[in-house]
Amino acid sequence: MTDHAPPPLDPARNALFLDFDGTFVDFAPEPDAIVVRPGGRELLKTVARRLGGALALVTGRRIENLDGHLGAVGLPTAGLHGQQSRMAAGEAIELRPTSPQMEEARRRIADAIRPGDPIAVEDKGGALVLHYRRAPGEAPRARAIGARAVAGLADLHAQSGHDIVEVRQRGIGKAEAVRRFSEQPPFAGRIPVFVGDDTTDEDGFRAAAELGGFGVKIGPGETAARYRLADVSALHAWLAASACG
Ligand SMILES: O=P(O)(O)OC[C@H]1O[C@H](O[C@H]2O[C@H](CO)[C@@H](O)[C@H](O)[C@H]2O)[C@H](O)[C@@H](O)[C@@H]1O
Repeated sequence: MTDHAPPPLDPARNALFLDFDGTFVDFAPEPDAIVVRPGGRELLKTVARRLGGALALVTGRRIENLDGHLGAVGLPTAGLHGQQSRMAAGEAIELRPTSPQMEEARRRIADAIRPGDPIAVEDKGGALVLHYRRAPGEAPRARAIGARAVAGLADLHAQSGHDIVEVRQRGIGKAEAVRRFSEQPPFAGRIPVFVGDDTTDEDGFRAAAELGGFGVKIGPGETAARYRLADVSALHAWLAASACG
């Protein structure tokens, strides 16, 4: 891994896998308070066209939630870190089944976090997120609650991210999402580039490298990505350069 900026995308050869929060949009105090930058939706559509359609969003959000923020962009998307997927706007969303153990984790979290708690709970159905962006001092408690929520539940694990602890299902991740898309047109035969900022994106970086491509990490921190961009603004500038080149 270096701190070098990535080369511009090669429209004839690359496929792009793009994370959302902290990568394409800046963080906000709450999940639905994020703002898509002016021109952001058009930029996505332009880059997707340049790549012959080989641009997928790979996010921890539900696809329905992402659609609410991106409107009619309608790109191929993996949601819930790969538990959901869809190739194009309007197509049915495929959902891999959620372990029944998620219900027990939900009960444990509800026992630990009561209304008014500084830690907020985001229930995404297939995953549960403990948010402490508004109360950074609660990070250790959020990690402890996450660990207790999955204790003894073999199908689940708790993973820390940017001001969150997420209770997720094992065997589902961004690497699988990259591999699945890469088997199908228009992604098949293209060199994958995965761009992301958080712990769950590390799987995506590794999968892209295994398939002959590379990762681009947004922001600081140890990473398996080969390249780095400083922040969301730098990502938008790189996408714009790739779209025009
Ligand atoms: O895979 P991503 O698209 O990066 O999604 C990861 C998580 O993103 C969201 O949380 C993050 O963004 C919030 C809004 O800016 C912020 O408040 C939070 O601190 C961040 O961690 C989303 O709410 C989660 O469900 C996603 O898993």
